[in-house]
Amino acid sequence: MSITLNKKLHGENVVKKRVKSRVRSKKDSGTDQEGSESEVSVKEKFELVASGRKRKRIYAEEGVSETRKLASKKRHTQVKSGSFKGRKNNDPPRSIWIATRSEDGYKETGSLSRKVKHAAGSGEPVSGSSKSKKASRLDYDGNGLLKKQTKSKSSLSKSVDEDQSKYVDTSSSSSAKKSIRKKKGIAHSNSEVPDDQPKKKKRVIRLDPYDTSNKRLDDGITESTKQKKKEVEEDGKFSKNAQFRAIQPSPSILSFVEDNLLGRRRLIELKRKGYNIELSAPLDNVPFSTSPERERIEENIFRNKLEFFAAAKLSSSIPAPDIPEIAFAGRSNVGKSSLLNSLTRQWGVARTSDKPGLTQTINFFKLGPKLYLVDLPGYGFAYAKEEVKDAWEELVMEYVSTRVGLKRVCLLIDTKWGMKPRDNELIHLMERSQTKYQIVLTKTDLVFPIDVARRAMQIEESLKANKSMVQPVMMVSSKSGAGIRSLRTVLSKIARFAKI
Ligand SMILES: Nc1nc2c(ncn2[C@@H]2O[C@H](COP(=O)(O)OP(=O)(O)OP(=O)(O)O)[C@@H](O)[C@H]2O)c(=O)[nH]1
Ligand SMILES: [Mg+2]
Repeated sequence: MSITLNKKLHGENVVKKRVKSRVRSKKDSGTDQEGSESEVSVKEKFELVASGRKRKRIYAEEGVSETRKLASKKRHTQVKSGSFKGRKNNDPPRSIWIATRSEDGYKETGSLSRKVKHAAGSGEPVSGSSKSKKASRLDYDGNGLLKKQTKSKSSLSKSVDEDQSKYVDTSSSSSAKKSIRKKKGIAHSNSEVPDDQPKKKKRVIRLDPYDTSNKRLDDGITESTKQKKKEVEEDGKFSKNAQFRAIQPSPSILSFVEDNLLGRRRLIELKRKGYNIELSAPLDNVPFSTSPERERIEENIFRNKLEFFAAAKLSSSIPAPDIPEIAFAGRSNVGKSSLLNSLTRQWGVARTSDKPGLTQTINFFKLGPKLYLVDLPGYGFAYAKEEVKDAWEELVMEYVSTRVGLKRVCLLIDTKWGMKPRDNELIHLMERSQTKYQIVLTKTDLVFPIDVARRAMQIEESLKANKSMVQPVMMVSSKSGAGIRSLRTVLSKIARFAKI
């Protein structure tokens, strides 16, 4: 076997060398070599064709050799007759690759394709070479040579591929394709259905039949809700929220809320109204002011510097009353100290914190020669011991009910939460002691404007019988500055006319 293979390889090499030498000699001499075709036997050609890459060269060679025979015959006759003058346009080209593009060459490739198919199909003749034949016939039109060449090549490759595929297993592949298509079709048809109608996952709640807690809980809930419903129906009562939402504020309160831009507002709204939102408490500034500095306060008394004067932990340590006082009372964290700063526009003089219970002493701040602003400790929830808190409350009660120079108590109420029992206790005390007090709703920027108005209306209605209470209910926000000017106006009147 090895000997025969070696012989074959040797034969191939010999053929290659001969072809190369023939091309070289043609280039060099340019003379005709008639009968050289006989040197390459038909068998060797087929072996070369079977070897793949050499196939094309052989077609060309084959085409050239046969056309060359005709051309050489012509030239012989021309030489003999003395009319030969060299190569003409119609003569076959000397180069192999150019020869494939010639019309004659195509004629031959068409015939050769059949031979190739013989070789590719392991010797079996193939009947499906009509395409290449048609292509070769079309070549005689003389148009689009290259196009047709590719056509013939593609037809060749197609036919070879077809043959190979035939020899592999045509029946099984086609059936397999069909089955795959069928499967795909089924899958596609299946996939379309859920696309249109997305599947809804059903939540299955499995109850443990032996677990009695679920049953008891469910029974309890249903019974309690039913009971509550019955109670509400019988009594005709509404929830606190529903009652609050049912409040209809008076037109004066509504207009006050709108004029002072009270309640939660969008910054864009404040901007449109001309307020500089870059400043702290922007609504306490003059609109459309180009000055980056805070505008001067209209009330003279509040232009004074706010100075810490005294802090009293016990009633004995409270300073003697010499000038009028305005005190700020309310629950812890309601915003007493913040309001002091906001009214005077002197941030940080009275210390503030988000933790309830920061102010634990009665703090006296002097605002000019004629007025004290008094920051009281808060009551209600605070981060302090119960005994300490009781001591504050007692001190506050004593101060509010007995202080001579106290001209007004601003009772601060958080707008969101409204009045609490401790607030009412202080109100009762002030009513008894005939101390003048005014309700000031704080942190209005945290609720809707309508709720600010509702809260004001609610408090006014509930306290309208109280004699010591000064109307109207004031509404402010130390953060946005809303309502601060109005409160300043009210308080400055007290300071102006108050005498001890
Ligand atoms: N959003 C908003 N927050 C405010 C306003 N006023 C005060 N606060 C905040 O509320 C918190 C408590 O403010 P304070 O002024 O310390 O309250 P306080 O009543 O003095 O509290 P105590 O001294 O503990 O009694 C702080 O974090 C303030 O920033 C307001 O008008 N709007
Ligand atoms: Mg405080």
